[in-house]
Amino acid sequence: MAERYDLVVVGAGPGGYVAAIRAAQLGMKVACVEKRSDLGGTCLNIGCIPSKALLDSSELYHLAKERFSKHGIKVGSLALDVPAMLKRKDEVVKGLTDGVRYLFRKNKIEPIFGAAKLTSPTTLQVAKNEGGTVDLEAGHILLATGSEPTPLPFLPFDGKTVVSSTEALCFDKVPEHLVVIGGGVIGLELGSVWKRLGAKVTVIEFLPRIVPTADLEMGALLHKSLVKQGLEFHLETKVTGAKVEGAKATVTAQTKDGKTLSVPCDKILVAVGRRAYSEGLDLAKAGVTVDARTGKVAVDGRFRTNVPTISAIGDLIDGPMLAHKAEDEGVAFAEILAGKSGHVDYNTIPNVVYTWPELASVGQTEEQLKEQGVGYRVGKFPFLANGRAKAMDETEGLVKILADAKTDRVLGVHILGPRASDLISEAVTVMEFAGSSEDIARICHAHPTLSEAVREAALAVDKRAIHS
Ligand SMILES: Cc1cc2nc3c(=O)[nH]c(=O)nc-3n(C[C@H](O)[C@H](O)[C@H](O)COP(=O)(O)OP(=O)(O)OC[C@H]3O[C@@H](n4cnc5c(N)ncnc54)[C@H](O)[C@@H]3O)c2cc1C
Ligand SMILES: NC(=O)c1ccc[n+]([C@@H]2O[C@H](COP(=O)([O-])OP(=O)(O)OC[C@H]3O[C@@H](n4cnc5c(N)ncnc54)[C@H](O)[C@@H]3O)[C@@H](O)[C@H]2O)c1
Repeated sequence: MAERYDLVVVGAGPGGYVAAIRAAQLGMKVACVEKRSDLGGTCLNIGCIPSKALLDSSELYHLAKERFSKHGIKVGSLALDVPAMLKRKDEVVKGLTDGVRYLFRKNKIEPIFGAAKLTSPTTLQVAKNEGGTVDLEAGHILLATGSEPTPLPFLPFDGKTVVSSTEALCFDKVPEHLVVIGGGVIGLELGSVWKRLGAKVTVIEFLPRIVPTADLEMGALLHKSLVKQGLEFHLETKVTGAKVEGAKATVTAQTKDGKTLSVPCDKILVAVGRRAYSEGLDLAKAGVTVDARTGKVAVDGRFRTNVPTISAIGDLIDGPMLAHKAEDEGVAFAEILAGKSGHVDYNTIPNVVYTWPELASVGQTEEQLKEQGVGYRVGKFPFLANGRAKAMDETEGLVKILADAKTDRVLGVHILGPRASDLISEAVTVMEFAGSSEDIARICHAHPTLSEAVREAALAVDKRAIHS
């Protein structure tokens, strides 16, 4: 007989595991099926966490090599131990994935390790990793199976020379020349890691700009900074093919003026986006409709698919493919299922590119406001004029605030600078409370902190910044 649960979650990424925990907190009997051997999904195992561990390690190496001397610190001869760096990254990942196991135990959630497929709108079969199958029956099923890297049709991943982010998090030595196809967030973050560790890095981007969805001015500033750091860019350039011979490869591409570019390298990171993942779920068996082009599962405002007993969240559905978006959807879904009023405010989901300087943003870009014909005022403040940034020797970048011309309501905030990822939270909070730039300007900010640059940018909206 099939074991019966109030909720069966498929996928233990930040969407699935958070939904499972919230549902258990609300009194439901919950199982979570995961086909990896660890919990935490893409984010904890091969995404957010290992990439940030390597970004932090490589930044420390870069600081020791290039910047410590300015602070009066001499380090003698500096050496890089890539295996030790990878081991630390793996330990960080293990600590966090084990942490999710602990949270499951604490909340009495049953983890089931294996691949799930739907057998009806309320039943599933799991092919267990340890062998054999188990049948499950659920009052409700939540699909949180995430996404996978998109390959280029003419350049399939081989896992060695032509790789996705998963393998680029594990190179056992620094590549001589890493070609990155795609100047989006993965390309820039992992390109930065290997550049800082000594690789030559060439980014080939199809569009005329990197990070295409970012505020144009801020994206251009990040581009300039990365060029200064030694990354090479070919924009408006279309990769047409690659020849792989053993551990060497040559990427060919066509520039916008029709010239052929030929780039010899030893690794090719294809980072041209991710696509929703529902392979093997047998969605058709339960009657769940999928968008044939995007692979995404369509849901209503309450995360329900076209089948009332089946819901979906995270990378598998529409919206930004971000861990915190998936988590918030997980909580909202569980609360709605429990009869509460769960809600996600899609206008205030922050977005961060963890390069150095970091690029963080929330809300509208200047280009979006222009396109919508919304009147706005801009306030900017450079980190060069911020005391703490000077003390840190981290003066690159600026804070840019866009406020409604009539009401002063904050419509968008974009920060390029040190720890922009942490600074953006203040902007998210103010926007969540429908606050104005004057609200930010009136809040007392500790001195000396980087956050004072946010206040000064808010003052600058009204042309009354104090320190610039
Ligand atoms: C290199 C990289 C860096 C990233 N960095 C960030 C970052 O810094 N910040 C950020 O917000 N986002 C980041 N992301 C994106 C983030 O990882 C995703 O948005 C997030 O993981 C989506 O969560 P999810 O729960 O929807 O799916 P996932 O995390 O993808 O989890 C889905 C899980 O479902 C499992 N699964 C799939 N099918 C089945 C099945 N049939 N049966 C059982 N289990 C199944 C999979 O094994 C997987 O573990 C990064 C992504 C990558 C690749
Ligand atoms: N810090 C973070 O939050 C973080 C980090 C990593 C990944 N992610 C998530 O993972 C997703 C996937 O990341 P990604 O970097 O692969 O995608 P992306 O959408 O961020 O960037 C892809 C880039 O590739 C370019 N491109 C597309 N086709 C191309 C081609 N044929 N040739 C050259 N360039 C091409 C696009 O114009 C774009 O600039 C992101 O959308 C994001 O949601 C988030």
